[in-house]
Amino acid sequence: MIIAIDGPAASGKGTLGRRIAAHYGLRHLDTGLLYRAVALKLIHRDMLDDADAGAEEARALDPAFLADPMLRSEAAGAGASIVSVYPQVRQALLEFQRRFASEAPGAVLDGRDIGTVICPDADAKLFVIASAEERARRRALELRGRGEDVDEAAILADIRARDHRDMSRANAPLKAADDAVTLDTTALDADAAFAAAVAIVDRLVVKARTA
Ligand SMILES: Nc1ncnc2c1ncn2[C@@H]1O[C@H](COP(=O)(O)OP(=O)(O)O)[C@@H](O)[C@H]1O
Ligand SMILES: Nc1ccn([C@@H]2O[C@H](COP(=O)(O)OP(=O)(O)O)[C@@H](O)[C@H]2O)c(=O)n1
Repeated sequence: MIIAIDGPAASGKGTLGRRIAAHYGLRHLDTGLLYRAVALKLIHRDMLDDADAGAEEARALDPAFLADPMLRSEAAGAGASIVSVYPQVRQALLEFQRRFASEAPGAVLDGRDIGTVICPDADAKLFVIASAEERARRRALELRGRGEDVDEAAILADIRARDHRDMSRANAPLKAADDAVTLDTTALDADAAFAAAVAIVDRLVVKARTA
C-alpha cells in the first residue's frame, strides 16, 4: 500500500505521515527533508542559486544525512523552497522517492507533489491544510521548543511566501490531486487529525478493494 500526503508548510503532514505509517506497518519518507538536505549543502557552499550544483548534491545525497537536526531549521526550510524550483533537482530526487515508495511492504510519503507526480497511483491521497495563522503558530512553537529564537510574524510571512512559491512554480506545483481527499486540521489537534486521516484511508482502501 502507498499513501500520499501533500499540503502546505506546517499543516501537519509529517506528524500524520509518521503516525499513519506506524498504524499500517509501512515505511515513512518526509520528502521535504530531501529538499532541505540539498539546500543545506548549497548554503554551506554559498551556492543556493546554482541549479546544477543542486542537482549534483541531490544525486550524491546520503540518506544518513536526513537525520541531521539542522535540516529542521527555518533556514533549511526557506532554502528548500528555493532549490525545489530547479527542475534538475526535482528530477534527481524523483528516482530516490519512487524507489523508496516501491519497496515492500509499502510506504507513506509526505510532501508537495506526491499524489500528483511521484506516486500518481497511490492507494490513498490526503491533502492536508490548515490556516496560515495556525500553521505559523505551530511552527513557532516547534522551533521555540528546539531553542530557536523566533518571531511568529516573520514565520507567518515566510509561510505565506513559501505557499506562493510552492503553488506558482511551473514544475510540480503544490496542489491537490484530483482524487485526493482534503483534510482541514485548523481546528483539530494532532490526535483528532490522525483519527480523521485513518478514517479517510480506511474508507478509500476499502472502496478500492470492493470496486
Ligand atoms: N493537528 C495539529 N495540531 C497542532 N499541532 C500540530 C498538529 N499537527 C502537527 N502539529 C505540530 O505542528 C508542527 C508542524 O507539524 P509537521 O507535521 O512538521 O508539519 P509539516 O510536515 O506539514 O510541515 C509540529 O511541531 C507538530 O508537532
Ligand atoms: N515533495 C516536496 C517536498 C518539499 N518540497 C519543497 O521543500 C520545502 C520544504 O518542505 P517541508 O515539507 O520540509 O516543509 P515544511 O512543510 O515542513 O515547512 C517546501 O516549501 C517545498 O518547496 C517540494 O517541493 N516537494
